[in-house]
Amino acid sequence: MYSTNYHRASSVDEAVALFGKGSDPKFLAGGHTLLPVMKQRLTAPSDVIDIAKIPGLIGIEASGDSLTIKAATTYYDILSNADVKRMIPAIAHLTSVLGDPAVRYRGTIGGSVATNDPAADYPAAVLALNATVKTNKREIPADQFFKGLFMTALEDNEIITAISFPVPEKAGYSKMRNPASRFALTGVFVAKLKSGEIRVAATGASQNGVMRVPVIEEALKANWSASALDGVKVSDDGLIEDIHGTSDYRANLIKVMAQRAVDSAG
Ligand SMILES: Cc1cc2nc3c(=O)[nH]c(=O)nc-3n(C[C@H](O)[C@H](O)[C@H](O)COP(=O)(O)OP(=O)(O)OC[C@H]3O[C@@H](n4cnc5c(N)ncnc54)[C@H](O)[C@@H]3O)c2cc1C
Repeated sequence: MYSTNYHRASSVDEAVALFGKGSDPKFLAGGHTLLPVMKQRLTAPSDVIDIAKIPGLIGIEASGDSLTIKAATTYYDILSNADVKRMIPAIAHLTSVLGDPAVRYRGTIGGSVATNDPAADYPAAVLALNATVKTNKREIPADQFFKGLFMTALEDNEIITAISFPVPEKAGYSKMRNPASRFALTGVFVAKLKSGEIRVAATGASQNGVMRVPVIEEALKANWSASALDGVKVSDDGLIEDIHGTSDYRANLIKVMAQRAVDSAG
């Protein structure tokens, strides 16, 4: 039997101070990963510090060529935001196919990115769009943030405060979802940045979590079209093999999802 102390923080500074006092503390946002994990007794924090209502962590700011989504903004609020739909419609679409209504009402972008579940949707958008993860300590480029299964560059007592996305020239997302959990069996986010760089990220496919797909990037660089990927073969090396699908199946899904994502991006 164990007990956990609950604290609600009203600012990032207060959250950091409360975290510093706990023996094995955890931040709590939407609770859609942390609470199931606690219920399964896979973690038993001494303290949970609720950051979901901190005003400075909620909201979406559009400025020039970037869209900044604060960390405790829920999926529902992202999905309902006119700037998101106008500036990066692929993020609105990604959010619309994430989980179910209960997950979308409570889950937050910061919680998703901090968790870095290997089948989560947002890490693919963050990596493909070359977004910047902002924390109470620093700014971390996407390429340096995701470190492997459920692993990120976040340090102890470091809170994601916002994710800043550059507005791309084109972007699209397509996923084959697990019909029970809605997590990605494989999801692919394709982006053509305003610099001309093509970046493609796949989730749900690799044993190491979200990954770039250079063979698809190269083909799209030569010709941004779904048909340019017809003859492309994605290697199944390092891809997940489980009861839901073989690694070979996932390699094919990466190509097919990338083709659908390019079609949706226009
Ligand atoms: C039934 C179900 C279906 C789901 N389907 C999908 C799906 O299709 N696609 C998908 O991507 N996800 C899916 N999820 C996961 C969901 O997106 C979670 O909401 C998300 O993984 C965690 O976000 P949260 O706000 O709930 O975080 P919490 O559960 O509150 O926290 C998760 C972890 O992140 C840490 N954390 C939270 N916020 C921050 C922050 N700002 N800074 C630093 N650390 C932080 C916490 O300390 C904790 O360790 C599903 C979940 C459920 C229960």
